Amino acid sequence: MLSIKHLNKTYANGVHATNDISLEIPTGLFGLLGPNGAGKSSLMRTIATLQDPDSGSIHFNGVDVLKDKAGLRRQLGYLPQDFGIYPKVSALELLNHFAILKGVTDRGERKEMVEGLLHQTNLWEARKRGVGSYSGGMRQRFGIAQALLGAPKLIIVDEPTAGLDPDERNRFLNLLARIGEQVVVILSTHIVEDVTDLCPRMAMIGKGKVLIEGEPRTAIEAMKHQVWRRSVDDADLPAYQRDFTVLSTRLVAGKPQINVFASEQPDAGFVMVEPDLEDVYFLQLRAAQPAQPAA
Ligand SMILES: Nc1ncnc2c1ncn2[C@@H]1O[C@H](COP(=O)(O)OP(=O)(O)OP(=O)(O)O)[C@@H](O)[C@H]1O
Repeated sequence: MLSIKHLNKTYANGVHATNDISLEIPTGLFGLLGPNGAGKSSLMRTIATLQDPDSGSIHFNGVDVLKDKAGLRRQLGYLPQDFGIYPKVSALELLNHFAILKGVTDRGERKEMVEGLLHQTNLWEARKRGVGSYSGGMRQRFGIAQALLGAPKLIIVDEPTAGLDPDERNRFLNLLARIGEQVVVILSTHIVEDVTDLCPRMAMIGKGKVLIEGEPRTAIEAMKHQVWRRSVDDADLPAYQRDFTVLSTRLVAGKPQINVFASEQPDAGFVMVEPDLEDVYFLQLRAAQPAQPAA
């Protein structure tokens, strides 16, 4: 269990990147969802002991993370947002090298570990190719392989699916879900489906604050019977946006289709729809916005 309490960090430019964040994160895949700039990377870097908070505490499996950074690092696997090492060296050699850096000195143990990870991440066939020649998805899988060296108990992956095609994204997420059966995996993402499809628990963050935490299912359930949908004319869209809580607008066959949050049918043109996690996400983000001044 990872326990984060009242974490605060204000950068020198005045941005309050983590604003009293408290989270309890159990074993399994935990989705940390938020838009760009919400503070996800700041939080990930703080948990990974790469930057200090101004205040607050983090405990993992009995380790006081901010006091005993080495104690956490021994149990940590981290895939940062920009994992910028793509040399000509083969995946096999590079992984072997990282394993030595992680302190796996026994040759036989290292061989078994490296080969096992190459199989697990489906890179065995490509193990002798330079990592620089890999596709985006293969690079991310390599990134996970290096994060898994030394059998970490806490794995942090920061926006790993951005830029992957649907096939690679699925493959990557399935890999994470399997890993998450035994250890704590924190998946930071701005892609709602990443969380919907796989994470038993999640938190949404916006402007450095936790907006909601828990099971995606429960959050979706709480919006039941309150999400309404209709097509509108372009010209009428501003009025709907003014008069209703419009969660999202998408073009369907060239015409805007809106999802509105309301306890009763807003007008006769609306039909009730089953809410999904995207509706939860947009409602939370809206609630986090400062009130718009009346026009
Ligand atoms: N080292 C820094 N110095 C000053 N401001 C920073 C620093 N790092 C991040 N910020 C600011 O803190 C806020 C949170 O950034 P952070 O990178 O943690 O968000 P994020 O949710 O990970 O977004 P992204 O996906 O865009 O990285 C942003 O306003 C960002 O500009």
